[in-house]
Amino acid sequence: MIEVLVSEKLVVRVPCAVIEHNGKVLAGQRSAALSFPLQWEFPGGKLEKGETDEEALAREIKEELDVEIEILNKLPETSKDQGWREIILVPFVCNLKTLNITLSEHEQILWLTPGQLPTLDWTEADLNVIENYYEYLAAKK
Ligand SMILES: Nc1nc2c([nH]c(=O)n2[C@@H]2O[C@H](COP(=O)(O)OP(=O)(O)OP(=O)(O)O)[C@@H](O)[C@H]2O)c(=O)[nH]1
Repeated sequence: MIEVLVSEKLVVRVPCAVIEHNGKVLAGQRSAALSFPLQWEFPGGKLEKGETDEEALAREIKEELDVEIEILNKLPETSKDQGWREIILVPFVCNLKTLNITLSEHEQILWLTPGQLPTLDWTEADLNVIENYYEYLAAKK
């Protein structure tokens, strides 16, 4: 019998924010210097030790955009196999509590209507997030 050793894969939990403001949604372009350069994402990032999803998201958004958010709803988690690790994206629909955005990591941000979102080059896992966001919007009507 051949035994196959299946090594455990690193699983990385990444809360991210679908930030709504005046009928538009914020998309962030990843820095040219990071992994997945210049692709678009919902801002957020990896959990630090002991943090809840919500705490990590608030911290990341403050670090990346220098604003405070109000979390409104959670969207379904979606996972992406990146080969050596699995990313679990945990998206939250959010509002802005403060309005003056200052970028510290992203190349640029865009405010798009929900219908415009698919025109950008998103990281792969985000395509599921956009689909789930559409379902969320449809259910709200
Ligand atoms: N914040 C965020 N990360 C995403 C999204 N989609 C997606 O695949 N990711 C992946 O989740 C990881 C989040 O890491 P991070 O934002 O904390 O930091 P990073 O890019 O420096 O991480 P890395 O260097 O480990 O890739 C990235 O590898 C990124 O590729 C998304 O919509 N938002």
